[in-house]
Amino acid sequence: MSAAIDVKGLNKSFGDKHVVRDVSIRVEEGRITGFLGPNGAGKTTTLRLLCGLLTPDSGEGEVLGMDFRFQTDAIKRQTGYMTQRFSLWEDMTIEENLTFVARMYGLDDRRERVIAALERLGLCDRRQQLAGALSGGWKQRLALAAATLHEPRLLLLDEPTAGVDPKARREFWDEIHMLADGGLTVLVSTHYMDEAERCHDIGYILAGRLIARGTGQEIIVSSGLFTFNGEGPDIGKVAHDLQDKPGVLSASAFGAAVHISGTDKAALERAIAPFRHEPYMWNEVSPSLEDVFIQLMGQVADDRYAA
Ligand SMILES: Nc1ncnc2c1ncn2[C@@H]1O[C@H](COP(=O)(O)OP(=O)(O)OP(=O)(O)O)[C@@H](O)[C@H]1O
Repeated sequence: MSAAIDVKGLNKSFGDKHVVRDVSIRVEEGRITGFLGPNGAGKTTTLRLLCGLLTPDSGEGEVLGMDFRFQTDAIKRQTGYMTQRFSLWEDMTIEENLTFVARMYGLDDRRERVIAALERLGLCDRRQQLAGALSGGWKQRLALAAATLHEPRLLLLDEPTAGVDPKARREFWDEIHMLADGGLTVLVSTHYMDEAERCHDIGYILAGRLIARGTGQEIIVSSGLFTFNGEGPDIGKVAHDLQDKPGVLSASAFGAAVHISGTDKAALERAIAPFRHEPYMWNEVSPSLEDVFIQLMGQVADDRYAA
């Protein structure tokens, strides 16, 4: 499989703020890669560097087989980009928005393309509605239609479903998978764990560094994390008591259960020992991606990742 993105040693500073630090990333064609990381970690900046919207301070490599530093116009023409905030025209109808975008890209067969996009995304019945009157989910669908109208080879999505309800998010992701099945490469930043799980692979960015990369399962395995699940009475209080125990990286209540994680299994067992009696029940379980990301986020205190 060939790489849609193969970039090494990417750096970017804004003033004295070093926002992207030595990021090297390879993404195969047709893959959906999720970018995760805390607010301000550098996800948006990395996306913008890769598609030529920002100029890197250093770094080399190719995006869509072109030099990502010097062939930015050609890369942009083959890239779709959806920003965090709805950036189309609220006082124009859905159809007018798409027609306008088609004109901006100088596309031929404009009418056919707009109709095809309306049909594909289930927007036909709403074509005369003003974009500003749409719900969050429909706005995102329209933004996706606009970002893919010129049939890009690379699609960059910056938190595309923030504030969108679960059903609309699911439909949005079904569409993303359809597009990837057709060969489109997708990079998507998100804070949602269910969306991370829907990506083919994931990159976790912390303080500008790409500190974990791989499929969800690979990231879980390489974390070296152990997790115990406990059930019993007053689980919220148990979670609270466990939080400060040595070796406990996270302890949270999930419904009637508590989830406790750390890299030192013996320390976890010592922490839960006072609760290892009837009616409590404890099992070792596989860590979730969320457990791993919380552990990774904790590394912000580590000097290696300090800004
Ligand atoms: N044009 C800019 N000028 C100065 N600082 C900037 C600029 N763009 C981003 N930053 C800073 O760079 C850092 C990384 O921002 P970025 O938007 O890439 O993070 P992010 O991981 O996408 O965050 P979020 O999840 O909140 O969207 C932040 O501290 C931000 O304030």
